[in-house]
Amino acid sequence: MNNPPAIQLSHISKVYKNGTVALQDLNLAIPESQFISIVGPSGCGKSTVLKLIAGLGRISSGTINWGLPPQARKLAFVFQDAALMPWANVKENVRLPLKLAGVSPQETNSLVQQTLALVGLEKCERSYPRELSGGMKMRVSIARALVTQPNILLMDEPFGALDEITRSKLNSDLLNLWYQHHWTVVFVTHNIYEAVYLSNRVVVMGTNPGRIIADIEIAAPYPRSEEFRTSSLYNEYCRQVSQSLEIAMSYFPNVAF
Ligand SMILES: Nc1ncnc2c1ncn2[C@@H]1O[C@H](COP(=O)(O)OP(=O)(O)OP(=O)(O)O)[C@@H](O)[C@H]1O
Repeated sequence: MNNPPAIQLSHISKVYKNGTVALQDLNLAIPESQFISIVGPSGCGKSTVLKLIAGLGRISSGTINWGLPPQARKLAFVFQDAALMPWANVKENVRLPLKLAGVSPQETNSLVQQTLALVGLEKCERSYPRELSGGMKMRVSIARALVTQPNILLMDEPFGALDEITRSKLNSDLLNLWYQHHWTVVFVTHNIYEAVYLSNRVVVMGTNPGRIIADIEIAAPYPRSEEFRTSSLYNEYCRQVSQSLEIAMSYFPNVAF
């Protein structure tokens, strides 16, 4: 994909106040409309990368350059924990970012309806979080991010707590949505199979300090069908990512993945 960079991280280092060097001299160019996944052992700095892109925390050194000017840049963040307001129904949960941004009630209503339909929750708008399955809660969380009409979506292990069947369904649905909207997506996961299925590129990070060990292009066409998941090409990419992860882990054999 030859799109211009949406996000360009150059020589990024991050040292936390307690002296932990989370990232060292990290360089990563993320083209517009690309779906990139970051995998790596626990503690290698994956979330730190996302947070720095989101502007949550100071960069110790290096720069982030953007393809779009600040007024055109719309970022949304999805976390592993759906973090819904338990006292509010689905519609109210999804509406929250628009309410906070002062969007008019009329515009809010139509955006919320459209977004709920996008994630397949139009029939659940009056349900409360306690009445929803884990997968449905995550759909609400994704809807709450999408309702702001972002062009950059940052996702930190969004499906990590879900069972395999739900995860696989959400993977397919997310991919279909991305294929229609072409957001730039930066997706953190521990799951190699998920990363290969979804991504244009899988970036493998190593730890102590966090840095990029491999950057693997997944040169398989979209839309990606279920058949792709059982193809030899898919298996070959999973093998490549797994091998790079083994290299990342071999530096520190006691680090968990
Ligand atoms: N606020 C903080 N203060 C100090 N150290 C931190 C802070 N946040 C993260 N770290 C440290 O920075 C390093 C990178 O953390 P980060 O959460 O980015 O890793 P990760 O790859 O996302 O981990 P995991 O896969 O377990 O979620 C770790 O050593 C972590 O302990």
